[in-house]
Amino acid sequence: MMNIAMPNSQHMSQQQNISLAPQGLSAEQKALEIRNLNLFYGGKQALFDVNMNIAKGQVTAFIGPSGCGKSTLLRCINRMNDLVDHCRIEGEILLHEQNIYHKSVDVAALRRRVGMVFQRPNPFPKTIYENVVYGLRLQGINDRRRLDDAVERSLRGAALWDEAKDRLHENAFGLSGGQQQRLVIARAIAIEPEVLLLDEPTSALDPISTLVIEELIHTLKDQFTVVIVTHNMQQAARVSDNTAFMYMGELIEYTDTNTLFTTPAKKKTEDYITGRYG
Ligand SMILES: Nc1ncnc2c1ncn2[C@@H]1O[C@H](COP(=O)(O)OP(=O)(O)OP(=O)(O)O)[C@@H](O)[C@H]1O
Repeated sequence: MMNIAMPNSQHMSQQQNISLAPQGLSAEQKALEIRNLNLFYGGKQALFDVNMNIAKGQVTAFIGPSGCGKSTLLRCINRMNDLVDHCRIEGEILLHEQNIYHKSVDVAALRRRVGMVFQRPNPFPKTIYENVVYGLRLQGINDRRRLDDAVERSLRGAALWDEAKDRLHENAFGLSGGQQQRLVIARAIAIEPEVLLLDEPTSALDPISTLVIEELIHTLKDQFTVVIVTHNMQQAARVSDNTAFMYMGELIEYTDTNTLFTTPAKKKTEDYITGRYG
């Protein structure tokens, strides 16, 4: 077997205390339920009958070979695929028991509840301060004190406060790539979403910045439900509580991270984690 770095012992014991597999969570333990989800890009089907529950206040990782549909599935959770021409979706995704694909859903409001961070840091050409308060200003919040509080809370939450507190009014492009990615996370958490989607958030970063973001992900789950797409199996093993392995648009295996990496039930999963393909 490939040597997969496992979470630390405290994290492991927390996992062993999870009495329910992700498939069997109670209503209170579930943040999201994906039901019979099929997705088509034009005539090409990219997701096949995906069913899964995503646990509240935990980190769930999507892994699998390139093109298996990880990012497509992640983008369904805040309806980013609505922006793709010829994309058609069947099935349901329930966020706290409400179908986000119901015609009455306000997509802008949904994206405030389900924030997203992309592969490449994408700060706006504004100051650090204005980046963090961007979403709050869009909501019409301009009270200085409230914004100041949100900036400190969000930058602390994104482990960037100490490095940024003396340069809040400088341009965000003066930050390093890793700092910019933490700034983007601060911008996402400033509006207090329920779910945070991270699409390969460290793939453009150096190893030290990657480690800082991985440590940050551990603390984010105290407040948010986190779903992460990663190419990196060691990263999934380090940061997540539950892991979903996908292959050619299908969800092959989904269980707690420790089990998936040590005793996978399916041969395809084992082949992938032992490096036989991918
Ligand atoms: N906008 C799009 N239009 C058409 N096909 C798409 C689009 N986006 C993705 N696809 C196709 O859907 C399939 C799944 O792609 P997706 O990007 O979700 O996979 P992935 O597992 O995230 O891959 P990677 O790890 O390489 O990012 C692929 O065959 C891809 O070519």
